Amino acid sequence: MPISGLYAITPDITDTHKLLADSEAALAGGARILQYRNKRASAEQASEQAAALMTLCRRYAVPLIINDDVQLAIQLDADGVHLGIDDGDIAAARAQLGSHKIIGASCYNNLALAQQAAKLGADYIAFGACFPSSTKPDAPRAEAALFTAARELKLPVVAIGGINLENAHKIIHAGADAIAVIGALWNAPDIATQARHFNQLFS
Ligand SMILES: Cc1ncc(COP(=O)(O)OP(=O)(O)O)c(N)n1
Ligand SMILES: Cc1ncsc1CCOP(=O)(O)O
Ligand SMILES: [Mg+2]
Repeated sequence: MPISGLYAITPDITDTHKLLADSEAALAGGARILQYRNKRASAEQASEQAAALMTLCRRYAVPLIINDDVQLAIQLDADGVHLGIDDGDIAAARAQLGSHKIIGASCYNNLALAQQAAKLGADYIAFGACFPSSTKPDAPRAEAALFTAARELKLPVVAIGGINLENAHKIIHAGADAIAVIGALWNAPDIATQARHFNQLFS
């Protein structure tokens, strides 16, 4: 199952050199999945940054997931896409991407949404924010018990939102297969070491 361990999500970086250097550090530290998420990039910059990350991820044999944008994922032959409730239909994305690509679905704090996403063919579901997130302060809060309840879906479950080295164990213990991290990974003084520490929580 490719969706487990540390799921690194890129921050809104304009400097592509820094994005690549920091992403390489995260991959060298053992991040198991990388998501390209840049809410501030133009379409042109997003295409250029995601293409560069594709080359990097191929070198590390790590899947690259594109946030929000099915067309960009198709254009790059990326490994998959992550869709929130306003990012388009899961079934339509599946029809466009084919059966071999990964589709992740945000389910916030809502088990019914996760059941529906599973029926529509999502490959993993994500709940969060698990803890207060400075990246997305208005994200709804998901309780740890949701991760235990979601085991019934028999799909990998990703936790997101405010996760750091101190609180991650609570959510992993509750049943999360992977933890998606932005701030506590990319703001660390040594990203590779930080990634290693996150991954060690799963062993
Ligand atoms: C792994 C993962 N989980 C949740 C999200 C959030 O998606 P969404 O709700 O669409 O919000 P934005 O990321 O688009 O702001 C995610 N990107 N990845
Ligand atoms: C995209 C997203 N969705 C819910 S919380 C969040 C932000 C996660 O970033 P951080 O790990 O910095 O809290
Ligand atoms: Mg989205």
